[in-house]
Amino acid sequence: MSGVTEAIRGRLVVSCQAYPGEPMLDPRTMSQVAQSAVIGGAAAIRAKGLEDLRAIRTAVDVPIIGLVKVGKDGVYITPTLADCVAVAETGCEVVALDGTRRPRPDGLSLAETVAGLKERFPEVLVMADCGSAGDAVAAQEAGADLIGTTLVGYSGERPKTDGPDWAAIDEMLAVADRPLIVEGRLHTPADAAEAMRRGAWSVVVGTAITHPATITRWFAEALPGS
Ligand SMILES: CC(=O)N[C@H](C=O)[C@@H](O)[C@H](O)[C@H](O)COP(=O)(O)O
Repeated sequence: MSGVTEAIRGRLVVSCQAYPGEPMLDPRTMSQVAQSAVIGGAAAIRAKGLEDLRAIRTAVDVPIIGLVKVGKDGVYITPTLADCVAVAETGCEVVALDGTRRPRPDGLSLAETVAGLKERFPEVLVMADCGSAGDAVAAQEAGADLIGTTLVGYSGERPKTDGPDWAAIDEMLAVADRPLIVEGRLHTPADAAEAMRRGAWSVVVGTAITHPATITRWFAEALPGS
């Protein structure tokens, strides 16, 4: 078991991401958000984009789960081997990539992508962002070190539930033979604790901690008459 895997066991990982066109899409801002998350108790940071990753690397000492997003449809989370290598070059301990069974844009299989990355960066761990238990089984066979529930509700296999899709999470936990990280629509501390109670290795929370526009909308829309 790697030191990074042990370091996140039972702990909170905070995803610090801003999206195209948003005011917080700025490496300095994201590194300040990441630093704040570490002060609050994050055991690791998940972040996207090479510039943000480089800035966050210099700002925090905790492990970083890095990714790039290429577009927003289909296979868009670190879709190609070249993307994986570019993310690893920023110094991330973990590279997160699309871990679904969908065809990848560079024509490589997930197993070839994992092997190609590990050939260049043997120490780097691979987190496979999956959308279902079927994906999780395939990602394990492909050599992923960590399985994420990140793409449940986004890959077309499962409907997108308002909160965590506990049925899918339980199915994935049942087939997992390595650390399963619950990520995606954990909106409250109680959700995060419930994921751990069900058997998650660790939890990743993004929007509910680091996306003020969405959090503000939750409050604004909760007011009577809105
Ligand atoms: C589906 C997809 O592209 N998820 C992305 C993966 O990195 C991020 O946009 C999410 O914010 C992250 O997964 C954390 O989830 P939530 O923000 O729901 O806590």
